[in-house]
Amino acid sequence: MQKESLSSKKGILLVNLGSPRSTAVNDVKEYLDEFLMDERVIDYRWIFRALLVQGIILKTRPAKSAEAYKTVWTDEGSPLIFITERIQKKLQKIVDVPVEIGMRYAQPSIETGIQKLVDQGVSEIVLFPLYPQYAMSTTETVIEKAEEVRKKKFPEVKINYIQPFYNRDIYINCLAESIKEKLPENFDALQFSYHGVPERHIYKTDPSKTCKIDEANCINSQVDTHNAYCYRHQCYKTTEAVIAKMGLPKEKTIVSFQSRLGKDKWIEPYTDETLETIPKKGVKNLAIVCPAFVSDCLETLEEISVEGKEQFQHAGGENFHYIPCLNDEDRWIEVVKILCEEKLNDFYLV
Ligand SMILES: C=CC1=C(C)c2cc3[nH]c(cc4nc(cc5[nH]c(cc1n2)c(C)c5CCC(=O)O)C(CCC(=O)O)=C4C)c(C)c3C=C
Ligand SMILES: [Fe+2]
Ligand SMILES: [Fe+2]
Repeated sequence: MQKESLSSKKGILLVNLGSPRSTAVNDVKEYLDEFLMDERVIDYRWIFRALLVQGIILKTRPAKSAEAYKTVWTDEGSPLIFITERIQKKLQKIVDVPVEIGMRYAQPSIETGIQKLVDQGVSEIVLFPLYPQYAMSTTETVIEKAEEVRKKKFPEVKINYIQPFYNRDIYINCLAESIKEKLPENFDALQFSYHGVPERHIYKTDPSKTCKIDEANCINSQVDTHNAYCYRHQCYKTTEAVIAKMGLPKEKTIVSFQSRLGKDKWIEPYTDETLETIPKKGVKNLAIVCPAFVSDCLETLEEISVEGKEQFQHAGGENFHYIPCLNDEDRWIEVVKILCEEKLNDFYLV
């Protein structure tokens, strides 16, 4: 144990995706510009990304997205932001180091979060990307951004990153208990709808270059070098572990991927297509949960709870039961605390 580590002050930064400042079309446009110009989200060469994002997407999408945001916005603002703030406040009550939040896109930024910690004398930060599963567009982009900010503005600060936790027992138990508590008495199927990613992202992050995005590779295999970075694998493994914990048969569950954007092939099966076909296969009463998100947001409250419900009922489905994310549930805050404390202790091991 180094003396310096013991005397330096530690802190926690919780990082989530971020939301527009308001539902005004210009604010949504500014947010989408920063988000979609991230090379780990739309991974084309800069010139092609700029042509697609600024030349096409930003011409029409901001107005449409602003309307969607209006349906989930509350007096407290964006659900994603105020829920992350609630997690921060609850965590702050049970840990003895400062806790701040930062968003990958828009405000409060990662830089703002680090600055707030530094202003409190912190020089060693545990940064928690609030994504259970690894992807270029989740954990990787958060770490890249934080390192860029650290090197430029806070070279004296050390950051320890919490890795994806989709396979941690404490998280699986917490998610399983949370879902179990919210399940309706009668349901024909429980659907796990994860945010999608383009297939290309899975190929790009596979160090072994062996994943064929099929059942043998992503679903039935165990964690290995390729799966350490395979988002699709990690989503299936999350589901497998949760349903085993819940004692739910596999036949009663569905896995799907939502929120496609653009013309590329995204990982399948697609949530919207699934919702339109399952009623004809006898699923009339559906429960649905979105475990790629730890906090409710536009993609869960609007795309699933509102649009998804309409798609399902239009196709002949009857009862659609949306199961909220972990949000600021006490059992989840306990998990966040344990994961942060493990990394806080790592500083002593250097
Ligand atoms: C949970 C993990 C997420 C992954 C993986 C992800 C990938 C990804 N997203 C887009 C495009 C959009 N996503 C949008 C909203 C959004 N995405 C996530 C999370 C993941 N995205 C969240 C939590 C949210 C909601 C934010 C909020 O304010 O509530 C949007 C904006 C809304 C819209 O216009 O539909 C876009 C666009 C891509 C292209 C991508 C992977 C390449
Ligand atoms: Fe997204
Ligand atoms: Fe895979």
